[in-house]
Amino acid sequence: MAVATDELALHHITVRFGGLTALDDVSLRVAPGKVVGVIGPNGAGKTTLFNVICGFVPPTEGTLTLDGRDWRPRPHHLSRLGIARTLQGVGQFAGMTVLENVMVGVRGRRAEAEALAALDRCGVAKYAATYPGALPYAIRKRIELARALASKPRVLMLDEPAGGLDTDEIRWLGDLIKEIGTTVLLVEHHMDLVMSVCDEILVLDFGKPIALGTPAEISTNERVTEAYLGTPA
Ligand SMILES: Nc1ncnc2c1ncn2[C@@H]1O[C@H](COP(=O)(O)OP(=O)(O)OP(=O)(O)O)[C@@H](O)[C@H]1O
Repeated sequence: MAVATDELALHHITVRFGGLTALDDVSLRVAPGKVVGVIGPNGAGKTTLFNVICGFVPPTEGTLTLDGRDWRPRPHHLSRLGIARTLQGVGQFAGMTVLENVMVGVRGRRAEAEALAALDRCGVAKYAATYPGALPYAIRKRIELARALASKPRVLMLDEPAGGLDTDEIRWLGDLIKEIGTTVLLVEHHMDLVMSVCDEILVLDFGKPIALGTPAEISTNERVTEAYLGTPA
């Protein structure tokens, strides 16, 4: 029987910043189409893990593979490889319209149509001709998501997409993530969202992987409870 290849995998990744170990022997295999969450207390290494995958931070030790082949990520190759990332904030160019902002990540003659379709999918097409600066934060978060979706990525990396959103917006976001059908890596503090959308969750604590499993397994894991509450479960 053929063994499915992991789309993206980290193998024993360690990152040190001087004397600080931000990631300590982290391995993760992400299968195509799965939604994989990365959680952990502040400073656990979640953003560093994203930065390793994006090529912003080179691992001190360990390797990555893409479709089973050795892979050395470079930020300027991500788009060509079909990997898109949203930012924690809303990071849009103030001097460009919403549509122009979303078109930044899309190439080809159909760029405008793809950008409009992504805005529509995120429920914000009516703001296409608006400048983003004056728009409410939740709308700008949706535009940021549309920007990432417009390039039709095969791997979508979401960095705290629920930050600053209210309950209704988070519910909308959860439905969207479940419908996307693409591989998703999700760094998020909002536990209800993580538990409701993820197939698998990696838990980091001070850079160490302390648990990896389904939401049901993670929610009953004593080491996870201890890391979050600071006391034995
Ligand atoms: N470029 C850097 N230089 C030095 N230390 C860094 C650098 N980037 C991150 N760190 C440190 O590495 C550790 C992990 O940081 P990281 O931002 O990855 O954590 P995080 O889990 O994303 O935290 P948060 O939930 O607060 O965003 C922290 O102690 C942080 O201060």
